[in-house]
Amino acid sequence: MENIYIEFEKALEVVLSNVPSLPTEKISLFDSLHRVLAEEILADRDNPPASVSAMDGYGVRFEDIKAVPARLKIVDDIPAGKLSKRKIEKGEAVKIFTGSIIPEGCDTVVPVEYTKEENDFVTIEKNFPKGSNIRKQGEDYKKDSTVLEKGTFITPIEMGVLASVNKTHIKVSVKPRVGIVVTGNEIIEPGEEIKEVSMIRNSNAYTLYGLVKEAGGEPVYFGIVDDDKEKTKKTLIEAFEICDLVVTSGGISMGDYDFIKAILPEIGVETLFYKLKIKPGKPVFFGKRGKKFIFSLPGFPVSTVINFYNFVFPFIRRMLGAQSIFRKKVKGVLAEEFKRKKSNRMEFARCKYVYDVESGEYKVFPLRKQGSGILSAMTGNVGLMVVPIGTDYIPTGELVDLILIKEL
Ligand SMILES: Nc1nc2c(c(=O)[nH]1)N[C@H]1C(S)=C(S)[C@@H](COP(=O)(O)OP(=O)(O)OC[C@H]3O[C@@H](n4cnc5c(N)ncnc54)[C@H](O)[C@@H]3O)O[C@H]1N2
Ligand code: MOO
Repeated sequence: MENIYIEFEKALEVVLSNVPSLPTEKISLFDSLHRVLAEEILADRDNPPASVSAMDGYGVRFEDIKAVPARLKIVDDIPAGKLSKRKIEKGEAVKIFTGSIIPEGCDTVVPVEYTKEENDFVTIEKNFPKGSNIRKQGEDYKKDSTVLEKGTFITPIEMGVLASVNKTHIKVSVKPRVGIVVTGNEIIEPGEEIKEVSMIRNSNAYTLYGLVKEAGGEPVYFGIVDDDKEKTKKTLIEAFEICDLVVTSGGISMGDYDFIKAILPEIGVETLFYKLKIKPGKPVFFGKRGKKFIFSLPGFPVSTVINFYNFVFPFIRRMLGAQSIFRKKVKGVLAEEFKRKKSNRMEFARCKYVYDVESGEYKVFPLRKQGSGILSAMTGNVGLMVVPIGTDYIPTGELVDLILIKEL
C-alpha cells in the first residue's frame, strides 16, 4: 500500500498546534541559566538612578570651559557612592569619579587627562561639548518600564539584568521531563564489550540527552530496549507515566523488527502524523496519549538529530513558553553547486559554513557525506541548507536558507 506522506510545513503546524503548557515555579537567580521567564520583568528604578559621570575627571559648567585654558576652583570631591551637597557656581569645578552622581549646576565632565590640578584649582585644557561624559538618568531604562518580556530565554546577560532590577528570585516554566527510549537489538552502550561486528554503539541516547537539555527540558533516560514487543511496551508506558514527553529512537521504519509504530496504538497512542516528505528523517512519528506526547524518530543518528531540531526542539521551547522556538535561520551564499538525484522530499542538507565579515555573508559548502548514518561529518560549524521539494540543482552563488543548528 502506498503511504501518504505529509509535507514539512504541515507536520510542523500539527506539532505546534498540539503543544501543552507547563506549570511555573519560583527559582533563585543563581539557577536561572537557560530557563524561560514566565513573568514580565519591570525596572524597580531608573538606570542610571541619577545622572552620573562616565569618566574620572572634573565636573564643570559648560559655560565656564567655552574658552580654554580655563582655571576653575575645586569646591568638592565626589567619590562614587558619595553625594555632593554643594551646587557648583560660576568659576567652580568638582573632582568627580566614574559612577559618581553629577552635582547640581554641573553639566559637563572633563576627563582628568585634559586637566592640570594645582593647589585647589584645576586648569581645563580642552573644551568638550555640553553634556559630555555624563550618563543621563534613566538612559538605560526608566522605572516601571519592561526590561525583560515573558518568554525570554535566560542567558548570562539576562541574569545580570535581573540582578540589576533586584530580582533575586524569578518565575520560570517548570522544565518538561522528556523520556528517552532507545530501541534496537544491535545497540550497546559505550563502555560495553563489542562481541559481534554487528553491534553498534548507542550514540542516539547521548545526542538526545544533550538535545533535550539544550532545548530546556529535563532528560530521563530509560536505556536500550531490545526489539521485544512486551518489554518495549512496558518501558514506554513507564516513560509516559513519569514524563511529559517521550522521544524514541529506531524501529520506526518498514523492517520486520521495526515494531514501534505497531505497538503505539496498542498502548493507547493516537497518531498525529507518520512519515514525512523530508530527507533525512522520513519515518518520523508524532502521537498523543492522553495529555502526553511522543516523537518516534528514526534510528539513523543524523536523522535523529535533524528531526529533533525540526520538531522536538520547537515543541519543547513552545511548551516552556519561549518567545523564540526555532534555531536561527539565515540566508547564505552557496559556495559550491548542489545536486541531487530525486527531488520528491524537502532536504535538510548538511553544510559547513563560514561567516565572511567583509561581505557580511554566510558562505555555504555542502558536505560530500550526506548519509543519514554519518554523524561524525556533523561536528564543527555545520548547518542545514533547506532544499525545497522540486529542486534537484542549486548553482554556485545562489542564496539559500541555512539553519544554524549549533551555536558555536
Ligand atoms: N524498506 C524500507 N526500508 C527503510 C525505509 C523505507 O522507507 N523502506 N526507510 C529508511 C529510512 S529513510 C530510515 S531513516 C531508516 C529508519 O529506520 P528505523 O527508524 O527503523 O531505524 P533502525 O532500523 O532501528 O536503525 C537505523 C540505523 O541506525 C542505527 N541506529 C539505531 N539506533 C541507534 C542508536 N541508538 N545509536 C546509533 N545508531 C543507531 C542502526 O544500527 C541502523 O544502522 O529506515 C530505512 N529503511
Ligand atoms: O529518512 Mo532516512 O533518514 O533519509 O535515511
